[in-house]
Amino acid sequence: MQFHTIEDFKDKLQNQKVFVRVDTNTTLENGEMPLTSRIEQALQTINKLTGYGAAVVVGAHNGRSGETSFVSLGPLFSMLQKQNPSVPKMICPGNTYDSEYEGLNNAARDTIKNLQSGEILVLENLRFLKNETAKMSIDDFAQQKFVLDLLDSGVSHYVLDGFSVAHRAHMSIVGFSKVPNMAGLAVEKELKGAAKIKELLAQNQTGDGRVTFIFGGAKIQDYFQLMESALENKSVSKILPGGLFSSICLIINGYDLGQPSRVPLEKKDSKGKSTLDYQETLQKLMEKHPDVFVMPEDVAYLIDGKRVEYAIDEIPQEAREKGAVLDIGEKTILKYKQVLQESNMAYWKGPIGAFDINPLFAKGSQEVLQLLKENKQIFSVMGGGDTGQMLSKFDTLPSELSYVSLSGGALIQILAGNDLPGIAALEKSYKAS
Ligand SMILES: Nc1ncnc2c1ncn2[C@@H]1O[C@H](COP(=O)(O)OP(=O)(O)OP(=O)(O)O)[C@@H](O)[C@H]1O
Ligand SMILES: O=C(O)[C@H](O)COP(=O)(O)O
Repeated sequence: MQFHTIEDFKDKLQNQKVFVRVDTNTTLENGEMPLTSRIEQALQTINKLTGYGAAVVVGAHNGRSGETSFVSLGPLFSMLQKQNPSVPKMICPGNTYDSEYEGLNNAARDTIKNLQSGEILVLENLRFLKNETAKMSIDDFAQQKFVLDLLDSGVSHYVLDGFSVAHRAHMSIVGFSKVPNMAGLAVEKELKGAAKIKELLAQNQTGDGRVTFIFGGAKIQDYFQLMESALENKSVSKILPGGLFSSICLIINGYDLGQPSRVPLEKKDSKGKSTLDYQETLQKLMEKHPDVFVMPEDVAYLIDGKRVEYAIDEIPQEAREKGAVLDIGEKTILKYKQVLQESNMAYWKGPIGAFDINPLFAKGSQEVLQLLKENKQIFSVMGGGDTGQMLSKFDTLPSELSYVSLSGGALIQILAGNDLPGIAALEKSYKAS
């Protein structure tokens, strides 16, 4: 994998205008944008660029059209500004786009033209643009008004910093083929982390290691590509289900958890698919690899504001009707911990229980996290956009684990052996230089 880094261009960036695509995408907390590790990471790359004398235009997105997180980036700008009081001038001219949302408006164009070394302009949410997420070839993206407007305003270099969005072939990720592309600090760091994880997955294939995946949270669709490839090439030994993934595994094994537990499984995502839609695919994988999937033995229900645990074959009808499964139970926690003690690597994505709905359901995640913090023989990896917030809720520093990735889907895809469009664009630019 060969691409340019910012260091390669450090002597050429003085007074140059650089467009940097960061990924600060986050779930809002009570309607507000929290200060996240992704924002702190993006700031490091921005500071490096201004440190080399560049004028920096920052592009980011938040949410997807139709979601509550699909908001203006004014709050991001305020946070960057607050975190970076030494910046001589940081500008956020409100909406930076034209009335058709195809390119920049006059104010934004003029601001970029006049942007001086060390100054920073933060663009509005890139996904407000009509063609940011359109299905288009790389060459067509390079002709879009937004890209041309930036180049006409003097942007001479492009930096991809948002590794966590590099799996999307979007305009701001792959559309800047006309100028030199560089990897930002987040891309460099995450690729190193991914390479270490891949090394450990390869050791599992040869029987020299023992890799465990812990898959929790609500977005189970993210797991399939990696599960399929890792099960096929034997790079995973055990899969510990948590979150909605554990509920669907139990349903596949014939357990009736009750209607309230099925409600989140029936909820459709932005592609119109629910967790239950993956039942058949998952069932096939579980039947083919029964020794890999470790089944929960007990579950924790939320009933009348309390945490009540039941063995999976002893769930009373009343609990099924009145409550919902929000965590794994004590026996399962012990079982999972035993599996982890025998592992040399654990890759964990998504909380095991719904700790954010009710702190009583933090137990599964908290105990697994504690073990990973204590047992330094296990190379412990956590990934996901909201992982940073989960860790801070559990008073854990990223340094207490072996590697904390800021990426969810992008890391999964790279571990599944897929090329990421954003990284491919960096490589193409390197070859062309
Ligand atoms: N047993 C459960 N039942 C219902 N919801 C659950 C359960 N366990 C976890 N959750 C919910 O899963 C959500 C987090 O899942 P998600 O897939 O978004 O995780 P993530 O790793 O933060 O993902 P990403 O970083 O890709 O956004 C939380 O809102 C939590 O309440
Ligand atoms: O948060 C993320 O995982 C990235 O920003 C990608 O977001 P997306 O899944 O909405 O494309």
